Amino acid sequence: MSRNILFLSKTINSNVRRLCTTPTPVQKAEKLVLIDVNDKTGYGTLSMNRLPVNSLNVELFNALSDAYDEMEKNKSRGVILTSTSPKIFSAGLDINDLYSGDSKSWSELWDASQEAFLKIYDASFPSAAAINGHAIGGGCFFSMICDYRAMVKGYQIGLNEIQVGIALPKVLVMIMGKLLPRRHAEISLTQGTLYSPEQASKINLVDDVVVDKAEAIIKCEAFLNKFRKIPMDAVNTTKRTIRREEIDYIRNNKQKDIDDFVKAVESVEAQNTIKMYYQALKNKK
Ligand SMILES: CC/C=C\C/C=C\C/C=C\CC/C=C/CC(=O)SCCNC(=O)CCNC(=O)[C@H](O)C(C)(C)COP(=O)(O)OP(=O)(O)OC[C@H]1O[C@@H](n2cnc3c(N)ncnc32)[C@H](O)[C@@H]1OP(=O)(O)O
Repeated sequence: MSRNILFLSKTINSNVRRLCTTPTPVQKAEKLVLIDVNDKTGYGTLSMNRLPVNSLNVELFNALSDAYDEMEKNKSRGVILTSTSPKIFSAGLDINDLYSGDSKSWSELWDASQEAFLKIYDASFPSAAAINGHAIGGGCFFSMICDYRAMVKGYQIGLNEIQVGIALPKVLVMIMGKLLPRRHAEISLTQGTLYSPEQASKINLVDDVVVDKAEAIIKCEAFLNKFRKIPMDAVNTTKRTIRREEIDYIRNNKQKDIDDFVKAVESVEAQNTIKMYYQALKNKK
């Protein structure tokens, strides 16, 4: 049994239930991303709010895109990306969607993820991730595309897609390859390693390890403050030069990237692994 599945070592029985039920009106009314703008600093705190684990689906991706649009419109000076959950930043792509979808729904999922990716990665203001809990798969990736990461001790972070049977999408490989030293990127991507914050800080996956969410927010604010005396046009031009390869890849190959993702998810091997992974998650408790 893989390390990640061992990591999922309690039992859960309600994923099947989840597939068969519709959300209650209360869940429907909840905003998927809460926005709180600090009038003094001008920073917006965006809290993912798709409980229990902030698994990423079309609606959450769209809510993130909308929140970034709002920040752009209001000429935000910076964003702190975090979560309302007490112990999970984001558990990555919604496994229910990977398990029960079809090529149309997977295309829509990836399309929405590309939009959210571009909004964050190409924003005209810096983003700092206050990683207040586990950040796995897509959750880790969304913290990686911020400009800074502070992570609370006691949780795990990593791109474990390979464990779920999905070949790593190109942009994830490109960005991990740039963030981590080459050897660590290779091992991490091909083995789907999950790291403690202390391990992650040694390989550049997180910048600071903190004791709680409050300290993570303080660190994020301190990072954003560093840009206050630098003209943002100069920062953005420089940042876009650094990030151009990934941004251009998605902008110029949007449909191919969607097709690659759908192909990777719909393969018999991936579907079998997703099914096994899903069952392991379900049988945890
Ligand atoms: C251009 C590209 C741009 C952008 C791309 C962006 C994003 C995409 C990134 C990558 C794409 C490539 C493919 C990615 C695949 C994935 O991301 S697969 C998901 C990977 N994630 C995981 O493996 C995490 C699995 N979950 C866990 O390990 C644990 O649940 C966790 C440690 C998070 C929390 O543990 P614990 O606190 O004990 O809670 P439970 O395990 O009991 O979970 C609570 C309920 O939540 C359900 N759940 C957990 N994870 C997911 C999930 N990912 N999707 C859906 N549901 C999930 C779990 O079943 C429990 O449900 P229940 O209460 O029983 O109903």
